[in-house]
Amino acid sequence: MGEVGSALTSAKAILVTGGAGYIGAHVCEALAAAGYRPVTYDNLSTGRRRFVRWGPLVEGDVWDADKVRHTLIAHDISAVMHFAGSSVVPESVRAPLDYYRNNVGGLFGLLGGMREAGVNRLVFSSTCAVYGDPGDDPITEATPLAPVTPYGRSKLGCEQILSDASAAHGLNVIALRYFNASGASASGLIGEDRPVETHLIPRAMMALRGQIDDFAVHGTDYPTPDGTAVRDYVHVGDLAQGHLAALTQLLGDRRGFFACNLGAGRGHSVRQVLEAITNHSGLRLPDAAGARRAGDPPHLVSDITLARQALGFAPRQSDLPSIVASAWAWHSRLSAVRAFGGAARLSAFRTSAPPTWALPADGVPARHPTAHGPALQDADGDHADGRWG
Ligand SMILES: NC(=O)c1ccc[n+]([C@@H]2O[C@H](COP(=O)([O-])OP(=O)(O)OC[C@H]3O[C@@H](n4cnc5c(N)ncnc54)[C@H](O)[C@@H]3O)[C@@H](O)[C@H]2O)c1
Ligand SMILES: O=c1ccn([C@@H]2O[C@H](COP(=O)(O)OP(=O)(O)O[C@H]3O[C@H](CO)[C@H](O)[C@H](O)[C@H]3O)[C@@H](O)[C@H]2O)c(=O)[nH]1
Repeated sequence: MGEVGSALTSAKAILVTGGAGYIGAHVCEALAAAGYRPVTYDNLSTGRRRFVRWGPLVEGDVWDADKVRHTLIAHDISAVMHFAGSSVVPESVRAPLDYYRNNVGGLFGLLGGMREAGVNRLVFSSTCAVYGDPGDDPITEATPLAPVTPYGRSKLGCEQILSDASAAHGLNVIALRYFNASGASASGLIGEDRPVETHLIPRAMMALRGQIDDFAVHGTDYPTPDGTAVRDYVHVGDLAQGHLAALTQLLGDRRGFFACNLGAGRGHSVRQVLEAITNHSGLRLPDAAGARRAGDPPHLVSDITLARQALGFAPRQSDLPSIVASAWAWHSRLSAVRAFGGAARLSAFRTSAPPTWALPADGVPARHPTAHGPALQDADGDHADGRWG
């Protein structure tokens, strides 16, 4: 972190929409470790201000094309990683228009700003939900795209828009279809901490700590070996490395639209996850069988052959014990911090230095060369050759 000040002027800047969220923040941490300068663009609807630690935060909506354009130019951005969006499957069933608006409408705003600013490289957060409920595992990229929820359909719509924009306008895109992101950073600084938590692992850990009292296993009558739904849990740190590999390709010679799975390549049932949590913590949840949740397929497990071949993707931390151990460590810190009287005290558990940069109100670093005027070209021609057709 001591290097951050000097890196401000030399490192390639990457716009991370949704960088205050769970996956986006982990990718920002990995970007900084790899020598990039992550610039978070986030409306903080589900993200956390304190998760933005490895570069500046610009508060804004991705629908706001003018603000996106201004941010891209002001920060001399080389590529965009687009995490911002709404991603809770059952919520999308209840409020589909909100999901189309934020995910598809948000993408239009982002693309409008990128086109105006001449930035043409994008890593897109897609999802295994684009495959719907295919029945057979493992899921390859040749599995038919047949989403069964508004969330999945909104993400597939985004992929199709990006593919068309790539063919017509020279936009270069890698869409990464994640399976179930899980676990937390070894730094102890970031992990799952949404205002309303719906995901299995954090909810089970919150229930064990007495922080929620409505935990249930959603469905025990699925056609799976133990009757509970099977998912492919992939460590968020492995996902972050997959994003770095995708970015490297886009900054190199990767052109056009490319989509691939990112998962662990193996599945675990809800009961197996709960058992792993018990093995790690020594604590067991009371049996709480509940009804199926709207929109949940019985089993989703990835084939990651294409990601291995195309991106060199190699999950290293995505075994269930490692995922559970890192998530448990994170929730232990979070609980202790809250017991001490406020999440702001998370810095007490910091394992590395706080951010060394400071920004004026508009989020533009004053000493940045492009801070006070448009810069559609730079020394290495990033924006010059980034112009859309
Ligand atoms: N968590 C998973 O298992 C998973 C799986 C597959 C795909 N994804 C996708 O990955 C991305 C990130 O997921 P996450 O789990 O980190 O979610 P998250 O809710 O933790 O993060 C999303 C971030 O985007 C921000 N945001 C939302 N709408 C915005 C808008 N209109 N403008 C600006 N910022 C906005 C939020 O404030 C938040 O910081 C999402 O696009 C999601 O669909 C997640
Ligand atoms: O309290 C809970 C929470 C979840 N579950 C079950 O645990 C499994 C995993 O659920 P999560 O909510 O953790 O994850 P999802 O599989 O629903 O969602 C993940 O995959 C989706 C695609 O299918 C989206 O991409 C989404 O963003 C991503 O988190 C599901 O069978 C769910 O019903 C429970 O039994 N109890």
